[in-house]
Amino acid sequence: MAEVDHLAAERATARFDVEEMKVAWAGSRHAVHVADRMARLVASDPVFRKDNRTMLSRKELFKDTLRKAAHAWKRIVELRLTEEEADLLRQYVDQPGYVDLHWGMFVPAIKGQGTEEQQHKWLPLAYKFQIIGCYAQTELGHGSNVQGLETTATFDPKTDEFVIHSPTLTSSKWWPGGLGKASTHAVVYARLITEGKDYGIHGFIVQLRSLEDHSPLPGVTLGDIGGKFGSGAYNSMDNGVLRFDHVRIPRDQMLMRLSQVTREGKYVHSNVPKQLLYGTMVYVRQSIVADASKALSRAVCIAVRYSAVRKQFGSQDGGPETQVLNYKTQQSRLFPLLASAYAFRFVGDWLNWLYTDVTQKLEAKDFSTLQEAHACTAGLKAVTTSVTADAIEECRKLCGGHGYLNSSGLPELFAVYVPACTYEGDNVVLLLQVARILMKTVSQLASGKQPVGTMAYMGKVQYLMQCKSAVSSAEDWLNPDAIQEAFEARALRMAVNCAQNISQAASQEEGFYERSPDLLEAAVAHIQLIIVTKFIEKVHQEIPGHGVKEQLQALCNVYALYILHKHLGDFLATGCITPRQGALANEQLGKLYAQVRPNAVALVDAFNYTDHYLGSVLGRYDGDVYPALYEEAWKDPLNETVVPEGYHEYLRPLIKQQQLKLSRL
Ligand SMILES: CCCCCCCCCCCCCCCCCCCCCCC/C=C/C(=O)SCCNC(=O)CCNC(=O)[C@H](O)C(C)(C)COP(=O)(O)OP(=O)(O)OC[C@H]1O[C@@H](n2cnc3c(N)ncnc32)[C@H](O)[C@@H]1OP(=O)(O)O
Ligand SMILES: Cc1cc2nc3c(=O)[nH]c(=O)nc-3n(C[C@H](O)[C@H](O)[C@H](O)COP(=O)(O)OP(=O)(O)OC[C@H]3O[C@@H](n4cnc5c(N)ncnc54)[C@H](O)[C@@H]3O)c2cc1C
Repeated sequence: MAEVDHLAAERATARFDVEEMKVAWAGSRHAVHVADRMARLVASDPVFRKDNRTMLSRKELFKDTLRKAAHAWKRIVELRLTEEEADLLRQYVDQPGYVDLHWGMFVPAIKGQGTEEQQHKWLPLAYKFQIIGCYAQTELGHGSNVQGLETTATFDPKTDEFVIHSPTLTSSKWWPGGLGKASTHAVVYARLITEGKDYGIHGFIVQLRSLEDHSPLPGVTLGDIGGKFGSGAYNSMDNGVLRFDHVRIPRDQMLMRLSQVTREGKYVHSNVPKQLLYGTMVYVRQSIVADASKALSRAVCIAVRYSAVRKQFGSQDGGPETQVLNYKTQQSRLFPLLASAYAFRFVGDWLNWLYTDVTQKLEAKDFSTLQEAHACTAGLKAVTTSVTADAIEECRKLCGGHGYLNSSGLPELFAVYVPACTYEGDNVVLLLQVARILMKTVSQLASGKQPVGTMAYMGKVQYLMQCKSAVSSAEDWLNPDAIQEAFEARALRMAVNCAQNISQAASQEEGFYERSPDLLEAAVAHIQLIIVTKFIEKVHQEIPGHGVKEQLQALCNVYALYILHKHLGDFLATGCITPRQGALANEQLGKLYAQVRPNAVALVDAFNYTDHYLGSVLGRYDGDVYPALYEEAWKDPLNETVVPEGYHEYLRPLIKQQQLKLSRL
């Protein structure tokens, strides 16, 4: 803990119990305790140091990642950590690497798509790191369009093997994390061909490298795809390229839970939806929503603390200047992001519950909630990652010039985070999936089919298409029912408008194509409704701790009214509210910001992040920013010598030449 707390005065103004807010944020007292222990374990271990990361070369950074992963594994085994503890430790190490894909995609793919026999064979090897796996789906030519992948897996009945082959340049696997240098195995997605027929995309376990000396196996060409955006950041990951030249694998390395190929080469599809092949992506998408709240809360924590420390203008009679956090503009940019961090946290918890529920139903062969799981994971992944990426950049700007320094932590956080808008499904492609499901639901309304789950509100179509908001004062916007109704009416009317426009096109497909920009907006409106609804539901629960519920209530209102203000055009165009009601929402928003202001620093303290995890001189817990900034600058390799390298070659001759010219004048 800090010796001098420069933020003590801020902490003293909080009107709630921060320790209890930590519990609300983490989900339980147990979760706070475990996260705290793991964060401190990582922060106190010199191997996990990361303050020099942006100064390492790519090779050094990659080796550092291997070192950290090996050390983390050693500690996990020594301390006999549980899976929950091990995963938290992985998160606090905070360096993307092959282990993320090994645990996050390779293992889940085998669990979800492998038979019991296959799981028995492969999972123990993976659990003990006797093999390292990655998820090789995307190719040079196709990522979003999974059905367009070109790699082939042709069954050879003579030898009872599949022949894995990359027939074209564009069929080269391209992007899989951990593939470039670390993995020994991959789940490879390829077109299954047997008896001369193409049965589409299936998963296969393929060994890539020798378990003795790590050299590529015969017929396998592979490497890293090269440096990526930003310094440090995602460059710790070995995203790879992979080509197969008629590589043979035994038939039983096809993942056969969903469909099988018999010894004779007959293709048999189990009686399950073929979309279960996409199950690993659905799993990761829900975990990405939880990650969004983590990344966003980190950026917001840095920006709030620094804004409380930073002072500019406003000095009267030689007194102190104004903390930039007191500027209304700073508040109106920052507090919605603070509220969004909490909103994403709670919707992430709910999504995790939904995912678990759907998984249990699938085990019991109940596929009725598959579409709901797909729509919610795809849509929430898209909205939360897009908002978070933009928000991290906004937090950088909120920190002024110092936000641009690597030591602020924000440039690397942005660079490491921004690909989340693309990986695990490009956000636009995912939102169009949501839109497709919305259109299907609207078209079924006429037949009287009652929508369920997060679409249930559409069942109130008669009412929501004509209702008028009853809000007549700014305070009326504090009523959750008023907010809920406005968001439901906006989402439904946007979806119905799209459906009506599409129905006028020559075909459904053409209409969908022509109207896709509007459909994106309708999908976003639907997802924002889900986030608002889940926040309101959270606040309705019993929440212990002095003032905690009140703060969450205020943040919930900030989130909802900020979205309403930002998307006012939607609410007005669909006639859900009047311009006057829109102005009242904005008025209420200003009042809410004033309510949040004295609690702001304590609200980010509740995230319970160590200085190590934050990795920012601006976001330090003690607020002692300036000495830290000053000290950090001297650590730059450029400051290792007073006179820079290159002086004698380039600077001195230049200066001397000019001096000579001058002396001749
Ligand atoms: C430090 C060391 C410590 C050691 C630590 C030890 C830890 C121990 C424990 C740890 C445990 C946990 C660890 C977790 C870690 C997690 C970390 C993860 C890190 C993630 C990094 C990210 C890396 C990135 C990976 C990738 O990007 S993988 C590739 C992703 N690719 C995509 O997402 C492609 C996107 N495209 C698609 O999904 C599809 O092609 C499409 C959906 C766009 C279209 O598909 P298709 O053409 O087939 O379908 P249609 O549009 O025609 O639709 C047909 C119908 O199918 C429905 N549908 C579509 N998709 C789905 C679905 N997924 N589910 C259900 N239904 C689906 C449509 O709705 C259509 O339905 P209809 O016919 O009724 O209309
Ligand atoms: C850091 C990183 C890590 C990754 N890790 C892995 C991994 O481990 N394993 C793996 O298999 N893959 C991985 N990927 C690949 C990733 O999943 C794909 O890049 C992603 O799914 C997007 O596909 P794409 O690259 O084909 O984009 P494209 O689909 O080519 O997108 C290009 C543009 O076209 C637009 N577009 C595409 N289709 C449509 C449409 N139907 N309608 C409207 N617009 C459209 C998109 O919105 C986008 O603007 C990773 C990618 C990155 C960046």
